[in-house]
Amino acid sequence: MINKKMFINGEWVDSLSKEVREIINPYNQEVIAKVSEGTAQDAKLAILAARKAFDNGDWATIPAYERGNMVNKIADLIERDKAELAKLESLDTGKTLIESKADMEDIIGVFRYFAGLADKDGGEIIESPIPNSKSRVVREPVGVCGQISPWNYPLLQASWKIAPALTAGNTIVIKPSEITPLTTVKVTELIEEVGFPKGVVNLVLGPGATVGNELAVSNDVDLISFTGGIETGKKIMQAASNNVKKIALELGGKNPNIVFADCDFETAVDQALNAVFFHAGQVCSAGARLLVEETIHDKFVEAILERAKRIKLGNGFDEDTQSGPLISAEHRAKVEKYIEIGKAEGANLVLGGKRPEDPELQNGFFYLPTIFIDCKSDMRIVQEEVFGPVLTVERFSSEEEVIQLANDTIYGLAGAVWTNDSRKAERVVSKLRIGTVWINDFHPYFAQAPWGGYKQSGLGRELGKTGLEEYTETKHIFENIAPQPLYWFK
Ligand SMILES: NC(=O)c1ccc[n+]([C@@H]2O[C@H](COP(=O)([O-])OP(=O)(O)OC[C@H]3O[C@@H](n4cnc5c(N)ncnc54)[C@H](O)[C@@H]3O)[C@@H](O)[C@H]2O)c1
Ligand SMILES: C[N+](C)(C)CC=O
Repeated sequence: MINKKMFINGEWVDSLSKEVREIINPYNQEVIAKVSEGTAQDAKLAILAARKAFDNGDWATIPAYERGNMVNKIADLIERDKAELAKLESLDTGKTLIESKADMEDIIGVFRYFAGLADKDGGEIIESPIPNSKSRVVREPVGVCGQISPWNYPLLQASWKIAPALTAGNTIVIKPSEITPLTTVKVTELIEEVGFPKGVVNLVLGPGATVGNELAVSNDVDLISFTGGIETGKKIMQAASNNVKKIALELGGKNPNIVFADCDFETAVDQALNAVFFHAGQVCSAGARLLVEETIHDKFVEAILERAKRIKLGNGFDEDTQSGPLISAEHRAKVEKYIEIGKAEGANLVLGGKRPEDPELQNGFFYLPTIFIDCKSDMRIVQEEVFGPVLTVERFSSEEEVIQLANDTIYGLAGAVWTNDSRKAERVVSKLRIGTVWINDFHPYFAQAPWGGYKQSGLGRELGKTGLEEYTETKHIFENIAPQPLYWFK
């Protein structure tokens, strides 16, 4: 049995309450670990440690090049232990081992990318309009950063926060999802092995409403970075207003996948399946909303159905498994509620809509790939994020119509356009109010390009140069090189 604690001020500690939480494998509900269940009081201690470590300047003021080297060493250790990390991630989330292995490669890339940026911004000289003056702009770390991550890509989403925050010279308190903490704990062990100064990196475990809320509300936290659901994001915004801390929010999506009749049919079908059913649809950028041009609609739906019904659910550690379970009983109940909503709204259920009957899957939180056709834009099943293996299909007849439909949700995270007409693609892409748009592809993301949402999908960006800038304050330094009295007040 794995037993893990929290990391506060350079020490591994139990929760002040001494409570522990059992971590469950969603494939079979077996207990895989016991971890400390933190409290708001534990979060306060972690914030205090991060505050002291920031204010004493040991980390923020070392040469940026050396900070980059330390962040790069985290990547080296993840590389060394990536097999163990991938296994932990699959045990914790139920995702296939091949997915977890790919996540680990992405995570290594994220640490290396930000490490490489550490010493690349030397500030900017401004051409001052005032005679006899010098003007320059420098970027400085924000301070203490609270970081809250979700359960669907536990370490990947944490790495998007930890790597830029440390590179920029901040101190951090990270809180993973209470149901999937294991890889974040393991990477904190690796960070300890690298040898960061005491208090620079702190890990707290436990529920969002107490531990997470403390990070959002605390006067000693300068920035809160959150990835998770929209309703939690709103609570965090409110809590953060307490001391007007900086906020970065990566929230949900209801992402349109737009298929024009002149697409490469076979590729578009194949990727439409991947867009929505990958990781059982538990992906913020899942292509859960398929918009197909009228003239190919029936043929396209038939091809999708034919393949979706053959998706092999199972243990993420089995090589022939294509999709694992949902994360929890609560989450499956939420997905099931949406199926009932869709049926009641008149969407036409043509696949799935129930749990699998396979006896081998009865201990896990499995749900069958599900497809609704004849959907209308104003249905809740089309508008709201289900976060499960559920596809809605709508028809369209013109560019104008599909642009209007695709923009017609509160979200704006990601989406795709499938066509062999590049001018058409550009016209449509330019009108989509979406943070990441793929042309003839679905899902790629990498450390070099910013990630984030328009509208209610979030605030700010992670990854790319912008993802580092989010963790900096901008300071303008003006120097008068020939100071004279003004005699304004004689
Ligand atoms: N935009 C992105 O890049 C991105 C990436 C991954 C997941 N997501 C979104 O995350 C959601 C799924 O994740 P989830 O179910 O873990 O989300 P969630 O909002 O329930 O929880 C996310 C984190 O917030 C914490 N939390 C909960 N209540 C809190 C509170 N009141 N104050 C502070 N922290 C609190 C949780 O403990 C967890 O660590 C989906 O909506 C998905 O789209 C977005
Ligand atoms: C951002 N991404 C796609 C890695 C995970 C979203 O849930």
